[in-house]
Order: sequence, then C-alpha cells, then structure tokens
Amino acid sequence: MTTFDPCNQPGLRPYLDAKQDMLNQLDKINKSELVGLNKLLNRVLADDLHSPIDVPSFANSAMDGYALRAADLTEGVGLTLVGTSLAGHPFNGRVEAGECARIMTGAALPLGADTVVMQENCRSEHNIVYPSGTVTEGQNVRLPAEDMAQGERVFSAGTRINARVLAILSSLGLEQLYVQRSLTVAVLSTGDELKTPGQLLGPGDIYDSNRIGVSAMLQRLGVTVRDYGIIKDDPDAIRQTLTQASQESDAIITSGGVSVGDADYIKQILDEIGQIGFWKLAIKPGKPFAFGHINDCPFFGLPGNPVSAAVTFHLLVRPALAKLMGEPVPSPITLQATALMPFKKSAGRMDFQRGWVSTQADGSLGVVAAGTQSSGVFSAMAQANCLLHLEQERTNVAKGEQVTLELIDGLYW
Ligand SMILES: Nc1nc2c(c(=O)[nH]1)N[C@H]1C(S)=C(S)[C@@H](COP(=O)(O)OP(=O)(O)OC[C@H]3O[C@@H](n4cnc5c(N)ncnc54)[C@H](O)[C@@H]3O)O[C@H]1N2
Ligand code: MOO
Repeated sequence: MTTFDPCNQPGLRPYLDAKQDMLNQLDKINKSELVGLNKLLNRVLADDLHSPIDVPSFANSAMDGYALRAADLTEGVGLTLVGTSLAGHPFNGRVEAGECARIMTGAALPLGADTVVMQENCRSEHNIVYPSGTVTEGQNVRLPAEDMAQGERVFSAGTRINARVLAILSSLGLEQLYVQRSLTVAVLSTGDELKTPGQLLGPGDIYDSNRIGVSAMLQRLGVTVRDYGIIKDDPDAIRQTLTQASQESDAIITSGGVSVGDADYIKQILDEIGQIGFWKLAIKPGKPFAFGHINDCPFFGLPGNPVSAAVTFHLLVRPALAKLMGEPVPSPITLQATALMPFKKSAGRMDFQRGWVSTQADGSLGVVAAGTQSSGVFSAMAQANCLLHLEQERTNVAKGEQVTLELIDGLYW
C-alpha cells in the first residue's frame, strides 16, 4: 500500500544523481606538506608510497627452536649445537653439515641453515639436538622481502593514514612524509533559537547541537575546523559571514535555514553571492540540502533538523571532502538483514532510517528501528548502529522482508 507523504514533491533530485553531479563540480586541492611520523595519523598520502627497504630485510625465524640444514636430517641422528642466534644478536658463525644453532623468533637465520624446527619437536642432550617429526626445507623461515620488497608500491596516493598504515610507515623506517595539506572547513549554525551550552535558554530556544556534532565529525576526519559560531537569522549577518568564510576556508558547512520558512535565508543568499549547484533532494531525512560555491569555495547547506544534518553530512559532505583531499570517494558497504518489525515508508524519497542490527540465534542478521524516525529525534540517531537504505520508490517494509543497511559504528561519527 502506498502511504501519502505531503513532504514528497515531484522533481526532487535523486540522491546518486545529485552526489555524482556534486563530485563532478569539485577538484582535489593539490597542496602537500612534509609531516613527521608522530603527526601523520589521519592525514592523506600525497604520493604513491614505494618501500625504501625489503621487509623483512634478512631471513629470520618464525619460531623458537633450532636452525639446521633440512638435507642433513636422518631419523634418530643428532646434530651438534654450535651457537645461538637471538633477535638483535645474530650468530656470526656458519651451520655446517651435521650442525645446528639455537634460534629465537625474529632472530637472523645463520649462514648455512635453511630450516627451523620448533623446540617442542626437538630433544637436546649434552649439546646434541635430535629433531623429530616431518621436516620440510624452509619451514619456519621468514624470507627477505616476503612482506614488502624494496621499490614495491605499498600504498597509493590518497590513502588515509590510519593506525595500521601508520604502523607500516614506521616499519619502513620513514620518519617524515608528504601528505595532503589538511583542509580548513568553516562551520556555522544559523537560527535565532540557538544557544550555546552554558547559556540560559529563553522561551522557544534550544541548544545548538549541529555545529558541535559536525565539528566532531570533521575533527575525526583530520580536518581543521574554523568555527564561526551561531549566526542570527539576519540576511546581512549571514551574507557577511559566508563571504568572509569563503575567503578563509577550503569549504563551508552551515546548518539550518535551507528550507522554505520565512526566516530560511541560506538558499537565497547562496544564489545572491555564489552559485547554487543543487537544492532539494529525494532523500529522507535531508530533503532541503543545498550545494554550491561561494567565490569558488564549496558550500554545503545542511538542514537544521539534527538527524537530517548528520545524515546529509554522511551522504554528501563526507564524499565531497574525500574528493577535495584526493582520497578515493567511499562507497558504503551494505549488508542485507531481515526486518524484525515493520518500517513505514512512502514512495518518492530514498529513506535512511536509523536501525539497530544484530546477529540472530540462527546466525542471520535482523534489524529493528533504533527509535522514532522523526528527523528531529537525534537520540535514535545516537543509539543506532546502522542506517537502512530504503530505495526511493519502495513503500512500507513488512516484518520479515529483506532490507539493505550500512553499518555506522566505528566510522567517524
Ligand atoms: N513548508 C515546508 N516546511 C518544511 C519543509 C518543506 O519542504 N516545506 N521541509 C522540512 C524539512 S524536510 C526539513 S529537514 C526542515 C529543514 O529546515 P531548515 O534547514 O530550514 O532548518 P530550520 O528551519 O532552521 O530548523 C529545523 C529544525 O532544526 C532545529 N535546528 C536548527 N539548527 C539547529 C542546530 N544547530 N542544532 C540543533 N537543532 C537545530 C530547529 O530549531 C528546527 O526545529 O524543514 C522542514 N520544513
Ligand atoms: O528531509 Mo527533513 O530532513 O526529513 O526533516
């Protein structure tokens, strides 16, 4: 059954079409800087990274045991122990026929040896070692360059340096690297009703949460936030602030005032002092999202409803920032789950409902609503671990139907 929704209007721009159009209008900011290892977390590689060394750079043991020559082994015949190789303290001699050396995990394989037998499979008596069991040549030996070879491309330009990438950079001995200059993004909230936490609320006032949430997401993405605070619903103040922000920032993010109310000035001012790329999308939440440029500075107008602001940041601003930083534009990894309850949906807008997905007793995934699906109810957003992706023309989801969803825990929000 199709549910009538007065907020669905014909002619709204489909999400994927608008997103592609926006990405086509954005260019990578081609500026890099040299940054030390301890400041590289969350930055984006400016160039392809080629390994300066072999890793490992020498053959070494994967086990604590004995290094020997596999061809020497005869069941019941012992090998003479001639030395010890510890990690950081290689054995400087050679293992000759009929000999072995004590060796520890990570220690260099002595010259002459080609195999390591773990100590649990050896018996040692008076400096004679008796290996047992099946031994294959090369076992328990980590070969030079088997992880990364000198000159090999390890990461592409645009790779975001997370903890794992950082560990690799360190294992390659790199103490500094060229990364993309970090973006400076202007953030501001508009609305006469908004107060900063700590201030007293007057009649009709609410606390500004979008600016704080958006700034936190930007910080998680390694972006430098330029905070312009709360701007009143005053066209002159908005015009002046946006003009200044466009001169001081790589992008501008506003929240509120993009709809059609009497005090919603953002779209009109964008049109006046810049260019509108698009306004109004076939998505829920987030319909009045506005994209454009002011003095060549990309502009993102998030709707004021807190859920709409957070969801449009994820759907549109995050991909846009990736394009500006030269990162691959992220595609959501989606899963299928069974709706464990009905979800209301009317045709006309792609709907990103807030859900809680979990593994059921039979191992399958099941999803319930994380709370009320109003775009003003942010508690459901904060409690959700996934966003449902309900296609534009889909209608009500019945209990037991399959739905597509995207996990949101562990991302930047
Ligand atoms: N006649 C129509 N009215 C509305 C439409 C429409 O198509 N026709 N669209 C609705 C939709 S959808 C959305 S989303 C909102 C978005 O409106 P605005 O972007 O103009 O946002 P505001 O009106 O300024 O505020 C909406 C709501 O959010 C609260 N808000 C605003 N800023 C913040 C902030 N920084 N932190 C927390 N909360 C904030 C504000 O007080 C309002 O309650 O428009 C619908 N209306
Ligand atoms: O599209 Mo609005 O963002 O639902 O509330």
